[in-house]
Amino acid sequence: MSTIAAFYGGKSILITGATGFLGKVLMEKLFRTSPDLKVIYILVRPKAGQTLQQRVFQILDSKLFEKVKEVCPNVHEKIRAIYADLNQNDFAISKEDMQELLSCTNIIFHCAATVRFDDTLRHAVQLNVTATRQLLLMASQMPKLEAFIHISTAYSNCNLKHIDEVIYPCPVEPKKIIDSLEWLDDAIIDEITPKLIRDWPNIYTYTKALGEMVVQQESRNLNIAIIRPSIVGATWQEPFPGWVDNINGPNGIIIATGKGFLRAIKATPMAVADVIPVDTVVNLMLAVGWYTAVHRPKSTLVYHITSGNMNPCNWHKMGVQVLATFEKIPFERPFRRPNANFTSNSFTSQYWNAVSHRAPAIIYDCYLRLTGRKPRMTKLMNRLLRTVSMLEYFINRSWEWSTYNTEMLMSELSPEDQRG
Ligand SMILES: CCCCCCCCCCCCCCCCCCCC(=O)SCCNC(=O)CCNC(=O)[C@H](O)C(C)(C)COP(=O)(O)OP(=O)(O)OC[C@H]1O[C@@H](n2cnc3c(N)ncnc32)[C@H](O)[C@@H]1OP(=O)(O)O
Ligand SMILES: NC(=O)C1=CN([C@@H]2O[C@H](COP(=O)(O)OP(=O)(O)OC[C@H]3O[C@@H](n4cnc5c(N)ncnc54)[C@H](OP(=O)(O)O)[C@@H]3O)[C@@H](O)[C@H]2O)C=CC1
Repeated sequence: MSTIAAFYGGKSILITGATGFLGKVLMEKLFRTSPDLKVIYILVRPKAGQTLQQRVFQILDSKLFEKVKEVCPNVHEKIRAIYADLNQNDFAISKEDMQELLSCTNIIFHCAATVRFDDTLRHAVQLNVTATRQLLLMASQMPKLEAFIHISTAYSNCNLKHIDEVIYPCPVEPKKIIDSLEWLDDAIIDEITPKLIRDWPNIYTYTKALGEMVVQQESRNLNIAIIRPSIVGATWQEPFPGWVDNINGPNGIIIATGKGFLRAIKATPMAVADVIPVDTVVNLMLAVGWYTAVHRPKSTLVYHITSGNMNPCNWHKMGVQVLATFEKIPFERPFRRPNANFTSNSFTSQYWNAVSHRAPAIIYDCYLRLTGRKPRMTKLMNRLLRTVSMLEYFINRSWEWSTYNTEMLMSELSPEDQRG
């Protein structure tokens, strides 16, 4: 067993966001490589009519956890779903559950967040800032806590071209924003948001930056690390290649391309496509948890997990690969044959949006009406184009992220752990 896997043996681990994309892969890796861990506490809320238990069973019964069942047959006994809603200031956790969390937790992985680019400032601050603050307060009351690992994003300071592994100050103190949101009404918040977020492209990246400042300000005597992944894509190797369960980031765009909905996207073809496989991110998270607990660095270290300076790719190459893949393995019943291009300027992009996206959608909806069916293509196309417009900021720029801390950590690992 590797040093890192052995470290998690017997540990009580708290994961927030365990029902999310990153959280599921983290849980799977822990159960598969450290089956003798004591317990994984997950903060879960009921969703889409499912109870906590139903959500947990659905996750454990999924293809992602097939290997876990072989090496950890009693996985159901080692996972403890605790009702929590991070929208509530005290997470609405029961007294008994809170007592157990405070007295038993050894490691915290804080993955929960709202990752929506179009969330309201109030909701994003509640989840990405206030909830982080609340969790840090809980952590400061955990006598057995060895490490608190906060998951941020490599884009939390995307208003800078070169980003170091440091926590950058935000223009406004998080506490001031939290206090203001308590009495400002939504209309005023909507009005001041563009001025507040300044040169951040959206509320998501802005509130992730605020969350990092809160980690720095409220770290007390905690042993904390921050991890900043870039664009997290499907699994590369573990537990099997190509697993993804959402339409965020590139996933939705790739699907839309494969279905023939998307024919043109405004991007800078040679800009760095900094996509990192989710299993690679999770490997670093576990390594950081181990290093932080065992070596106890004197300050909060920030780790970038990005591909740009280790294995650079660009959007042109990614586009070629995506189209080649759909040539080999096409979707069933695509809307059109996949054939997409990057456009470089706004006028061309608007032209192709009209000619290749909106017009065909309108024609197809007329056909649906004529054949007695409900029109749906125009609505879908509008949603897709809105999504693309929100992602354009990130595919028309490149960033440089220093990775000194991540490289330092890699050098501390055994050869087995370096292989992940
Ligand atoms: C020329 C060849 C091209 C080939 C392709 C090349 C690749 C191009 C790649 C593009 C690059 C993208 C760069 C991303 C950069 C991200 C940088 C930051 C990274 C991070 O730190 S976090 C990343 C995660 N966040 C995001 O990606 C954005 C999150 N998404 C959003 O904010 C919203 O989706 C968005 C964009 C505002 C659109 O919202 P909306 O229109 O409301 O759509 P919904 O998201 O609500 O969903 C629509 C529809 O889909 C269903 N849905 C939503 N989520 C899921 C899911 N996880 N699984 C399955 N289904 C989902 C949802 O229920 C909706 O259906 P309804 O029936 O309910 O309407
Ligand atoms: N995906 C990416 O490309 C990247 C992600 N990250 C960061 O990684 C982390 C995880 O992201 P990802 O897994 O993609 O996000 P997901 O949206 O897949 O998961 C978000 C998680 O947070 C939970 N959550 C949200 N709101 C609440 C709430 N009110 N109460 C309790 N739980 C809640 C969700 O629970 P529920 O299932 O109930 O909604 C879910 O488990 C985030 O911090 C994100 O910023 C960083 C860089 C890139």
